[in-house]
Amino acid sequence: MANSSSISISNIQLQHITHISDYFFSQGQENTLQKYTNPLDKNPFYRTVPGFYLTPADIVLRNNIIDLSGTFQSPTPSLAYHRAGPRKQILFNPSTVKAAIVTCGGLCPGLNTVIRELVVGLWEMYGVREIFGIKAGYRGFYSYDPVLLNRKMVDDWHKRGGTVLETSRGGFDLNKIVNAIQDHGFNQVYIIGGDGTMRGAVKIFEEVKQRKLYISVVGIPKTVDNDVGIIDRSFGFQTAVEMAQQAINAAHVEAESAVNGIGLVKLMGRSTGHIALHATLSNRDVDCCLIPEIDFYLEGKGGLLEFLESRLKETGHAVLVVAEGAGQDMIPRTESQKTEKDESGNPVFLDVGGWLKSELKNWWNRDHPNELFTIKHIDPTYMIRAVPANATDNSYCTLLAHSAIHGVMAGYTGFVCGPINGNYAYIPVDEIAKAKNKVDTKDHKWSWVRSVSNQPDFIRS
Ligand SMILES: Nc1ncnc2c1ncn2[C@@H]1O[C@H](COP(=O)(O)OP(=O)(O)O)[C@@H](O)[C@H]1O
Ligand SMILES: O=P(O)(O)OC[C@H]1O[C@](O)(COP(=O)(O)O)[C@@H](O)[C@@H]1O
Ligand SMILES: [Mg+2]
Repeated sequence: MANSSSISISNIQLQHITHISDYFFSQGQENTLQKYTNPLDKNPFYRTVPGFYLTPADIVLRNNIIDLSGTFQSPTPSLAYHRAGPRKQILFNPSTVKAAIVTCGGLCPGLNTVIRELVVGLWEMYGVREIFGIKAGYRGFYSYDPVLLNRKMVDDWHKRGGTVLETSRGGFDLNKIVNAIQDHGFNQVYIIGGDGTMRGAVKIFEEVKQRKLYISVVGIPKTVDNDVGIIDRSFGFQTAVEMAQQAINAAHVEAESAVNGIGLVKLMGRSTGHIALHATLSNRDVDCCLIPEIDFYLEGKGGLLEFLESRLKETGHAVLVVAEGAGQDMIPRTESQKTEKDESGNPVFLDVGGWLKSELKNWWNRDHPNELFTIKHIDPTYMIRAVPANATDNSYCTLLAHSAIHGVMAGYTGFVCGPINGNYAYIPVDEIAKAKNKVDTKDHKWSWVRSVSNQPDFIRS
């Protein structure tokens, strides 16, 4: 066993986040940027006791699971990130801040809460008064007039689903966007979106740096699919999992109430099965959960049909949950369907629920032509994401928004904020844009699913 009586911090790799002063001056030029005392010092609601303000020495470790035996080394044992939170000295004079907030990509519960808390946080913590909403995603920078927001206007936005600012896919034109940011005089840009949006945010940040602009660009990771890596989870995900319960419960009732009844629920999850997996784990009535990370097959030993046959024989009914991205390779498609993309370049999927329903019907008619059989396909699609955030997600959105504001006011840029092992941190945006969060089918959670459902592992023997 390794000698572990004390912990060495010498091998910690701290992930650098850019400060505007890092690129604003040419080499050799003196840093003349003025700093201001954080107005929270004079805010009656805050007690700026020692330790209230964070410094660059406050860090969050990515990996908090350590194998002292040295047998199983984690791939990233020593990565660390700056902790999110208020800084004593800030770079932006609140009276000269002109902030822009934009939401991009698909909907997700909590978008309006993040917008609300960005406005309220900037307004109340820092006294900022020029806060603008950009309509309809990235294209809105150059296609629509920004909308002036204020504290009163956003008061009940956290109770509404969707995004009051509106969103869209596609429309990313780097030059037009950065030109518009400059023309409007925005010096803080808050970008709320998923993996695609973050790839765009990297480009905006790089262009702003290239042009040496006094502008901070921050990303707030959003995705109902929970497919953004590094952070613990994305906001709205828990709400979506909760909403999915209604569909699974209905499928169970329908299946139970029929002779040889199957309830089939298709849930969102473009290339990851997190929603399906968590909805399955929390429900317990699911007999089989199909996700994009596991290839499944229908016929033969260990296949889905054999499994369903035995479930129907044993209990008379079965509940199937399928993530929309599962089984895509098995669904017959035309040449044009093979390459179809949405406006953002995401692959367009065929309906795995409809396909599975018809495959299961054909199988039953073929193998049990004289026996009753019912299959009910429930596809709640947008119902799980077009709702307001639940209480946990609402609090999470608030912390995210406030974390973003503190980092931006301090002059950091090109970062996103998010919880890592429960602690809020600043993560370089290019790192987030590259990090995918897939379901790890080798970890305990997937074994748990299989032990709850008894489903096959779909490994052909
Ligand atoms: N590689 C990329 N470079 C620049 N912009 C991108 C890139 N990928 C996606 N975008 C833009 O980001 C926005 C949202 O992307 P999308 O994939 O639809 O949603 P999400 O951000 O939720 O994943 C769209 O306006 C899209 O054009
Ligand atoms: O809103 P659209 O364009 O119909 O797309 C639906 C897709 O959006 C999602 O809800 C979320 O995707 P994003 O995180 O990329 O926005 C996926 O689960 C789903 O495949
Ligand atoms: Mg996406």
